[in-house]
Amino acid sequence: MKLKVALLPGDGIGPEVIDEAVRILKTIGELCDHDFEFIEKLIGGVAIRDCGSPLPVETLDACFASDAVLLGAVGAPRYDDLPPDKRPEAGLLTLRRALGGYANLRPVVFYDALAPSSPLRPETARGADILIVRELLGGLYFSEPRGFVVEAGKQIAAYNTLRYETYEIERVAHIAFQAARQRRRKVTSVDKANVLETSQLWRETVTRVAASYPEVSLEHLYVDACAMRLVTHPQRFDVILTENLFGDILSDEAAVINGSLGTLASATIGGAIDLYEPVHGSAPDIAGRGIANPIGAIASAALMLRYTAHLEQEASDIETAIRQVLDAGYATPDLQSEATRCVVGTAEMGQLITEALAEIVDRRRAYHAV
Ligand SMILES: NC(=O)C1=CN([C@@H]2O[C@H](COP(=O)(O)OP(=O)(O)OC[C@H]3O[C@@H](n4cnc5c(N)ncnc54)[C@H](O)[C@@H]3O)[C@@H](O)[C@H]2O)C=CC1
Ligand SMILES: CC(C)CC(=O)C(=O)O
Ligand SMILES: [Mg+2]
Repeated sequence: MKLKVALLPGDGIGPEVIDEAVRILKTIGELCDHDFEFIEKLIGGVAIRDCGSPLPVETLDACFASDAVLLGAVGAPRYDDLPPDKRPEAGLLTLRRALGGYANLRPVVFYDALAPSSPLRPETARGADILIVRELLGGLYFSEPRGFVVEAGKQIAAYNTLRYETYEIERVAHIAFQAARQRRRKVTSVDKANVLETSQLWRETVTRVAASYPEVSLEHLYVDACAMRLVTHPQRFDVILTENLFGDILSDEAAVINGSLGTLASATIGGAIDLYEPVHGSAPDIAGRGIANPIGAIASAALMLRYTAHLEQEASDIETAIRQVLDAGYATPDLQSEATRCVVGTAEMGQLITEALAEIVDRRRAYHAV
């Protein structure tokens, strides 16, 4: 299999975790005879610094010339005072819109080895296996008009628009129901239909789409109640379908099931080019120290093999390797608990997962050879 990947490491811990994802991809490429080609480009704060734009044209061109994009994170405190459309985050939002992927899949799977790292009781967290399907191109992050109201040179107000077109809800709902069909056949659609017109449209539209999937059960939940149940009863969820802002917030909250945002991966599908990125941001508080957890980025690379390259065996081998390394008691500092046998840094964690992966692949080869 030949796969051309545009790498956009970005800011803060982005480059640190992407290095480890690339290490895994190169290893699986060599082990399984796949031809993975990488082209690295700038995005975010580093792109503002070097090119004056958070998303240079050259970066976008490289993405469109690739089969998939693997992104680290964007954002840095020195750019926090820039207007929203000039910030590093604007580069990511523009990229998402340009690539066209509207369904952001964020799997949240509990790792048994992380029970002591989770603030949740083990009996609450154990067995949690959720797929958050977040609408990624609409809602508050993209709707117009937006802006500041300035009077006499002074900002006196600011506004954003929350708008959803029916087709935007329909297409992401289909992705959620199709995913649920392959899982435990339950969709929880999350909205705020007791207050917002957009949520009323969301609810009506999702209910209509659900009629095409009679084998999947549908429930509706208000976002505030969902936020609470996500940490009191995470096992009750299968697929959570929700709009852009709610999905952004709920997925960070779901990270506490495993104890760290560093473990969560994402895949954005439905557009011209698929985009893969860990759920976390650039984590300026730990950047440059070699301690960031690379599991979210490595698991994002696994999702890329699953969804874009259709290499299911390779994707699940990477996921098994992650689980084995955690089971063996290794943890980056964010996951450290009394059960940790050895605290490791970013590169060491990447190396351990790579070694576990090589063993898994070798073992299967030996099994099939006899
Ligand atoms: N997709 C993206 O590029 C995103 C970018 N951001 C940007 O990142 C910057 C920092 O935002 P924050 O709110 O601090 O969110 P963040 O996700 O960067 O960090 C939140 C907390 O989680 C920890 N954390 C995150 N990833 C980790 C990892 N891999 N290993 C260990 N610990 C990890 C951080 O140290 C921090 O304490 C901002 O500029 C923000 O706009 C935030 C979220 C997503
Ligand atoms: C533009 C990003 C900073 C939004 C975000 O937090 C995310 O997509 O998870
Ligand atoms: Mg977020």
